Amino acid sequence: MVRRKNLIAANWKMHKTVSEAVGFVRELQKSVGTFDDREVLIAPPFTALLAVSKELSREDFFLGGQNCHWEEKGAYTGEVSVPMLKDVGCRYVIVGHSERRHIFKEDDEVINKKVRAAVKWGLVPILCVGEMLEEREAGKTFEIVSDQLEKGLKDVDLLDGRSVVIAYEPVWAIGTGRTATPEQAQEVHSFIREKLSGSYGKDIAHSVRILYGGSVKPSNVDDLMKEEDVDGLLVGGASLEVESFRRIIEYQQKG
Ligand SMILES: O=C(CO)COP(=O)(O)O
Repeated sequence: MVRRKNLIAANWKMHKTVSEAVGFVRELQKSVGTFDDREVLIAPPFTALLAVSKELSREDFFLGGQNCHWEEKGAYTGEVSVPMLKDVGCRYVIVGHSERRHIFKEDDEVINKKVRAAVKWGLVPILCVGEMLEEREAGKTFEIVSDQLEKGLKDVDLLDGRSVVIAYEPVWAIGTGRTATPEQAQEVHSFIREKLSGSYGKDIAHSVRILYGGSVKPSNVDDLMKEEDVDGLLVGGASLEVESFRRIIEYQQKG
């Protein structure tokens, strides 16, 4: 069984120029303490990937793409492939973010192709799942999450549990300031782990990291990270300022 290392990820979405991104990473690497139980991921826009990659000097800091195409290359105007992301130094790629699902109409089939492409060419996909507010209110959270998980991971080899990361991002908590309570996050995270356990066995399920995303801030990070099955965070807005992201990375340890 592989011991899980927590992952604190910055999803910058469509923010930061190259110089802003480089300046941020330079300052962050200097100001954040080193912890042997956690890793940091920066997912800048494509335009800043190479520059950020060159700036990253710490062994506990990693680079990720925010999206990818499922083919290796070809006539796909505007798209970027997994091998291209690897080429600039990425280790991770975010797949199936709710903004991709809703604004860009990505369905589970496309998301699954991206997850499989990432694993095939050696990136770790961060598969995002999560229910909308109406679905939560209708008592359908588990059903939705279960369905997205099953379809997103179809025919994916989880190896020892380190080849994928799952991010639970309730849509109603993204960019709204309304965070899931630690109990709500834990309830869904443990459901996800149970489900993985049923499909892949206990050891693998125990090794998969399950991140929480949705209005994570310095003020709620410690309580979220105390939960048993919360193995890290996917942070949007609060990852755009060095000081708030530093505080989030330096969350208080469990126990
Ligand atoms: O979508 C998110 C991370 O992927 C969450 O965004 P916010 O942290 O801005 O709510």
